[in-house]
Amino acid sequence: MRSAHHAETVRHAEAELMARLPEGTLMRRAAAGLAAVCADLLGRVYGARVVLLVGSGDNGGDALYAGALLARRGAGVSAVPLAPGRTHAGGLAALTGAGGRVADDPFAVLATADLVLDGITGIGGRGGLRPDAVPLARAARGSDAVIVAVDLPSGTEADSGEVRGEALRADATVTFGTYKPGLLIDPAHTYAGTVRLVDIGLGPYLPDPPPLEALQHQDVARLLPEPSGESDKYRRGVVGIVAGSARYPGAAVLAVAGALRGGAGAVRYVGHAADAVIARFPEALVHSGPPARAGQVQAWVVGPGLGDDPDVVREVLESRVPVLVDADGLRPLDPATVRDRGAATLLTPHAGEAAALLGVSRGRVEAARLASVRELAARFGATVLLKGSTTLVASPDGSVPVRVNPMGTPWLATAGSGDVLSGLAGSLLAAGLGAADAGAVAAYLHGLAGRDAAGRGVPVTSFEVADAVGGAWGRVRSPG
Ligand SMILES: NC(=O)C1=CN([C@@H]2O[C@H](COP(=O)(O)OP(=O)(O)OC[C@H]3O[C@@H](n4cnc5c(N)ncnc54)[C@H](O)[C@@H]3O)[C@@H](O)[C@H]2O)[C@@H](O)CC1
Ligand SMILES: [K+]
Repeated sequence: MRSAHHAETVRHAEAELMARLPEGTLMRRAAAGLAAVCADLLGRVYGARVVLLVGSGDNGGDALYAGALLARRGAGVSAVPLAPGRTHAGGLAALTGAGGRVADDPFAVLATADLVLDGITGIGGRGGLRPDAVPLARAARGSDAVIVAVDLPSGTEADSGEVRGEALRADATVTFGTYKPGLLIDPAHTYAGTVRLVDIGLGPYLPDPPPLEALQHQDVARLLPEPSGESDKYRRGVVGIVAGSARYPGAAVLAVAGALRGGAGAVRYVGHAADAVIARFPEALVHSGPPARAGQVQAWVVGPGLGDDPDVVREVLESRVPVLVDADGLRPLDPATVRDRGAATLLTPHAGEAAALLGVSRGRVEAARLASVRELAARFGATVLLKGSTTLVASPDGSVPVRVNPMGTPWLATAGSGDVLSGLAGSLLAAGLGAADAGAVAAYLHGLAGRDAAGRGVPVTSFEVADAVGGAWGRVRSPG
């Protein structure tokens, strides 16, 4: 599991740890980890040209101490102070003592740099890059240098992943003590490049559970449902899919495709696209409805390609089993109806649908994904999976960590991909997973399947993604 903590929490933890250590220990630990990653990226440190962009805080201090370590190993290190007079004094002395220097012409050293360290701002940064930093960030980007952000890319918001102005685009980020939420959530996530965590001993001082976490292979493997020796198909769970319409039969077929790969014992389809479903999946049980007469299920999925049918959504929500609501099903949704349900509800909007539910613009949701998903979960008293390149899953209880899916891929931005996801997550609900687990595991397998299906670098169809779910499941269970 990868955990992320907010800046204020990190500051408290650092203060507690610092009180037990000689002065400067933490910064030296951070700088040593940072220098090691830089050395790794450079391959050969001796003779390498390194430029440090140095802001006025401790983030700049980290860059200067790391620069000093690289200078001791023979790198040519130049510092570019953005706030001369307010530069970290100890760090600057360490750099010059090790043979580094302050650049006379920042743009000249940036043009020929092999590696640029972004130490402009870390968790103390507010807003985007200031005007004086923008041309320097652009010059760094325009050079052939590898850009390494210290703690987080300057200009991105540590706590929310928002980018409120210009920010520095890094190839790699070296973060300290714990991940910051912004490193895992778009849009900031895309500015961070590859993220490496340096342990500075903060672990015992950080709260558990964290506010945000990202499942890894082994976490997902532990959550996957496993049929036992005595399982029959009904004990393994039956998932009911209410989807598709005369106009959109394909959504029904794709949702059933996802459901069949999600570990439920059987898939019951209810709706107007039964012929299309049976033609593709003879193993599906079909019924023309209404849902209450279709037979027992352990979870329902309602919405993909459904068209305008508020009555059927209401009927499904009246059931006593977990319900996943997606796509068209989200349109007629009333918070009170969802809040009053006796069983779990999982809502799976994309940014546009989330915006409509919240009454804000789509751009607002995309810019502030974490706040949006938390707000929806609180308002509806439901688990909410906000789709996108960094899918988030929030629980109605705000003290439960929000899950961020690290397995997204842009290839999944294809028609019908969400239908497969809803079937898959619904199937996991029917197999007995809690709503947050079902959502996070489904997003993970779906992302991995999307990556596998696009493995040859070609566009993928949603059917190919569904077909690849089995392989992803197997790989998560037995990696290697
Ligand atoms: N506290 C500690 O013991 C440790 C802190 N560490 C580092 O310290 C960082 C936090 O240091 P600080 O609290 O000094 O904060 P920062 O270095 O992140 O930034 C604070 C400074 O930047 C200025 N600033 C704010 N927004 C700005 C903007 N948009 N453009 C330009 N300047 C801006 C502020 O006026 C302030 O002077 C962490 O991110 C991490 O890199 C690490 O060394 C690990 C140990
Ligand atoms: K930084």
